[in-house]
Amino acid sequence: MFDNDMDFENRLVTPEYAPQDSDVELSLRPKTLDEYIGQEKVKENMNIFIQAAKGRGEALDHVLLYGPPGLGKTTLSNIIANEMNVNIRVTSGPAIEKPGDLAALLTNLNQNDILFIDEIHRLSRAVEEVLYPAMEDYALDIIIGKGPSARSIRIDLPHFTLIGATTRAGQLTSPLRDRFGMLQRLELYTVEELSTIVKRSAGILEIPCDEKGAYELARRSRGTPRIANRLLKRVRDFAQVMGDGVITEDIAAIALNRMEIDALGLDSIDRRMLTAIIRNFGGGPVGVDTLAASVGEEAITLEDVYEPYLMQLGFLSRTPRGRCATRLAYEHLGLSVPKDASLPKQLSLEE
Ligand SMILES: Nc1ncnc2c1ncn2[C@@H]1O[C@H](COP(=O)(O)OP(=O)(O)OP(=O)(O)O)[C@@H](O)[C@H]1O
Ligand SMILES: [Mg+2]
Repeated sequence: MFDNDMDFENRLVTPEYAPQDSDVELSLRPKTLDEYIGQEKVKENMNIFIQAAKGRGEALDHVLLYGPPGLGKTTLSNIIANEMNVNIRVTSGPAIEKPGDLAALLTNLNQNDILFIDEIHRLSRAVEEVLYPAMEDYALDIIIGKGPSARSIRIDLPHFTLIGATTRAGQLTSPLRDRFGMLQRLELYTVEELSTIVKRSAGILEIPCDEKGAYELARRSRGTPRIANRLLKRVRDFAQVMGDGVITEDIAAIALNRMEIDALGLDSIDRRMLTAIIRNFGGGPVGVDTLAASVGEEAITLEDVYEPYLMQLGFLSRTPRGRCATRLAYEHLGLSVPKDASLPKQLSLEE
């Protein structure tokens, strides 16, 4: 049922295993750095750190991986564990409710093991404080007793590696961020990289897919491998029913149009968002909360999920006064461009 013992362990320690992490999903996960496509800079750095730590027989320094959802943070963490030849325990910020939960996880690690905390920006303050000495000195400070007789004892921990993953590095407190030795930002993938990922996944799932079909899927996957894999599975159904089972450029285009995913991968929410900026707010600037209310999504979802890709396309700019639709967005939506529409430059505002 499980590929190997490690997957089995992951499941045991992860109460609500994310629905996308089905067995199929696990089979698509690359297991080594070589198989991990794209993210060349991150890969190069990680490779050096891994070789160095292994050479010294030490635990890898703590790593923070950040970037939009679905870019392979979980996958990369498993690869790091695999390349380091150590066990990985998987958990998430909201799952660690009390300091005691974290203490239990930490005391059960072996030397050089990895603790992976997804959504690490959602750790509670009390839990975070236990993490500081654990990361810095490999120690737990535990208070025993109450009132005047209370005393603190220190428990030594094995040297371990914390890998934190987050979509919002900006929301991490600085004491926590500063305790990571490496901060690695994952970027949206290029169409070429996604196309390679689609072909790799198609091979594993035994879905016939030609070169142009893979490219068409890649082009509409918003720079995100998780989306590419999901679209591949949906388009397979269309290829089976409407064609001879092979995913070609035509089949991919027809299927994705039916799913309301346009030629650049924008879906109905992206279009609603851009149209709202243009129609309701004169092209912007409009604050993200106002915009979120007008499209019926949460501001945090717009920021994490929708905006990175729209900004990469140059359709949206973030200015100190709010979001603006650029000239390219008007053109893509087939709307006439006002004379003062902002140019597609990214006045991105660091949050
Ligand atoms: N570099 C890559 N090469 C090949 N496939 C990849 C790569 N990165 C991710 N994938 C595929 O995309 C899927 C999603 O990746 P993963 O679950 O690691 O994303 P994530 O960044 O952890 O997302 P989230 O932030 O939402 O947890 C994986 O199942 C894997 O098949
Ligand atoms: Mg993940």
